[in-house]
Amino acid sequence: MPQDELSFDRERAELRPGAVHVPDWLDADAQRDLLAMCREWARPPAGLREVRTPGGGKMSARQVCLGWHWVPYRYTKNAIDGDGAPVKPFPVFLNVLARRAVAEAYGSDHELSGDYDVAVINFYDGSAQMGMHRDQEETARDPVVSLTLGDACRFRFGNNESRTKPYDDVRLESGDLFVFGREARMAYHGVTKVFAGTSPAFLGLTGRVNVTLRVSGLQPWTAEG
Ligand SMILES: O=C(O)CCC(=O)C(=O)O
Ligand SMILES: [Fe+2]
Repeated sequence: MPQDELSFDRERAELRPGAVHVPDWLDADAQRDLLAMCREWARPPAGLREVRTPGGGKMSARQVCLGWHWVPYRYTKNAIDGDGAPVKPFPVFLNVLARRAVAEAYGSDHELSGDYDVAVINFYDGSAQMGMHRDQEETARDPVVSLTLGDACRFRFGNNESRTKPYDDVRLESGDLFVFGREARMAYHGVTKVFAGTSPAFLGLTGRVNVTLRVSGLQPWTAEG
């Protein structure tokens, strides 16, 4: 059995400079609260949708965004590939949470260029995956903060040059934090497998939810003005 399919050895790990895995960062209450909010955010308007790629494909994870709406491969103000409604606002507490996550990963002296202002939230069923890609639509280069809820997955974290080897496979479980910034900010990464049925019973979730928090570097805007 590949090592990432086993759940022991759950130590904090810096895979390479700037890429830090912190197991069990969110406790059960924090996971429940965040999941309850994800369920609200998933509702219309500008709720959960399927994402079509320019090549005519469809991402197997469904997605909802906050702050800025992501479509392959840019940010927009409205859910232009969904119901067209303005994207939901990015709540201030997610900026606080993301900053705590970065301090946890790097120490409190890490400087950010601005506030966290985008959440990309992906819902994976047991057969969903995400291909190797870079998070590169942000103009800022602050660390991406990734939180896992529900089923565990095999997260593939690669190199800055290509989608292929070398890469590390990490098992992300419910409550885990993964931060990638600094030299690892533009690394290719993806989800190669969801371990269906591994979600902790206290969450009442079938599948996996991943919340990524990002600094867009784009000008702030409001739906009203
Ligand atoms: O689901 C994950 O762990 C990764 C998600 C991701 O890479 C993204 O949303 O860009
Ligand atoms: Fe990504």
